[in-house]
Amino acid sequence: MAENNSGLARVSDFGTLQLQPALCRILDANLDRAREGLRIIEEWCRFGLQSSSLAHECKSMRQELASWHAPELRAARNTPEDPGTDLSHPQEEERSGIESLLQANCCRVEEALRVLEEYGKLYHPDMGAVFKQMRYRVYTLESNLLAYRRRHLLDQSPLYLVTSENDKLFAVVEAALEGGLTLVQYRDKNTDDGERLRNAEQLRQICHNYGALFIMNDRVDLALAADADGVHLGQQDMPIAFARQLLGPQRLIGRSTTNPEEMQRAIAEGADYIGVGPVYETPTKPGKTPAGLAYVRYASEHSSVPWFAIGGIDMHNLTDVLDCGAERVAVVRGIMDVEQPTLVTQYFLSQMNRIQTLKAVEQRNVQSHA
Ligand SMILES: Cc1ncc(COP(=O)(O)OP(=O)(O)O)c(N)n1
Ligand SMILES: Cc1nc(C(=O)O)sc1CCOP(=O)(O)O
Ligand SMILES: [Mg+2]
Repeated sequence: MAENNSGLARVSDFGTLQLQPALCRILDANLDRAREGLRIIEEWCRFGLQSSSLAHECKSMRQELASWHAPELRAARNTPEDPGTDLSHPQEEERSGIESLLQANCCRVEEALRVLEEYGKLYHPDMGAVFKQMRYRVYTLESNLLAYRRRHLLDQSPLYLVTSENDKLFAVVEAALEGGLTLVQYRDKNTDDGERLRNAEQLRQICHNYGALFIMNDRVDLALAADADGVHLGQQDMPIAFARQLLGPQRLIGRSTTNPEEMQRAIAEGADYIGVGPVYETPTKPGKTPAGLAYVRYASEHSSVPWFAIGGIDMHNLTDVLDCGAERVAVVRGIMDVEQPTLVTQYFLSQMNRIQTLKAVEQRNVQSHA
């Protein structure tokens, strides 16, 4: 605090301008606004994402803001006569999920910093540059936050729904999200691009309303156009390096693999997750030779990125796949073609959770007897 305040100069020192109460109020209000917004973001970084580096970055900016909050600025506050205290936008009253809450607060901090940058120039010779630099730090924080959140959510998703062409596409996806699903891929091979993009945008919105990730199958261009969280690429699709150039570091890239060599290559190329399959023969991918449970076992011992067993998995064979070490599965018919997608999703998730808990207990017992 002393460091910045020691350099404080009266506006009148620089020329004819007076240190007006209005200027002090603007600075006071925006220092508060920026700190409050950062605090809201920090809480999520700390308790939601459990990222000490992101939480630390928020805290460091809050402390820097506090050091500029001189007593004379606080003294200028006049809340009862401020006509802006009961102005609120309807969007402030409703947030569709964490995503929009974080985005709104990043925006709020960036706006406040921009105000501090402009009006601060009338108050202190360093203030403009300091808050400009801080605004860029917030832009970086915002994109790191999004990237971190996507990878965190991916990591926390045991079940992946890959859609099929279905008259009730939106209703089925929403029903599965109701059941706790957090990861959806839009897979559609026959619809024209315009309709596919409209479907993708609607699915992305539905997924984000539930705090779930939305991935586009095959097409990097449509993933970008629909603002998807990522893309899923098969061995015949675009190379990962090109997709990364187009999508940037924040979006997720998944890759299908059928054998150890494809797995190692996908990981080396920077895939965020991989598909492991087909585990069983499946009419959804006719003619594709199953890789079988042996490849699931291989993945459980060798994959350093999240991986999803896929192909012919349903409620009846789920435990066989989990017993071979799978912690995540992807399904098409297993959810798209059932009568009660919500219940089936809940069943998948509870079975996976139950088996993971059993495995953890077993591991703890082995460790305590070693
Ligand atoms: C999670 C997941 N794994 C594998 C695939 C298959 O992708 P690909 O080999 O490109 O085949 P298509 O799905 O495009 O027919 C997937 N989509 N998702
Ligand atoms: C889309 C897809 N990819 C596979 C792979 O092995 O890469 S298997 C598959 C289809 C999975 O469908 P279902 O759950 O209906 O069997
Ligand atoms: Mg593909």
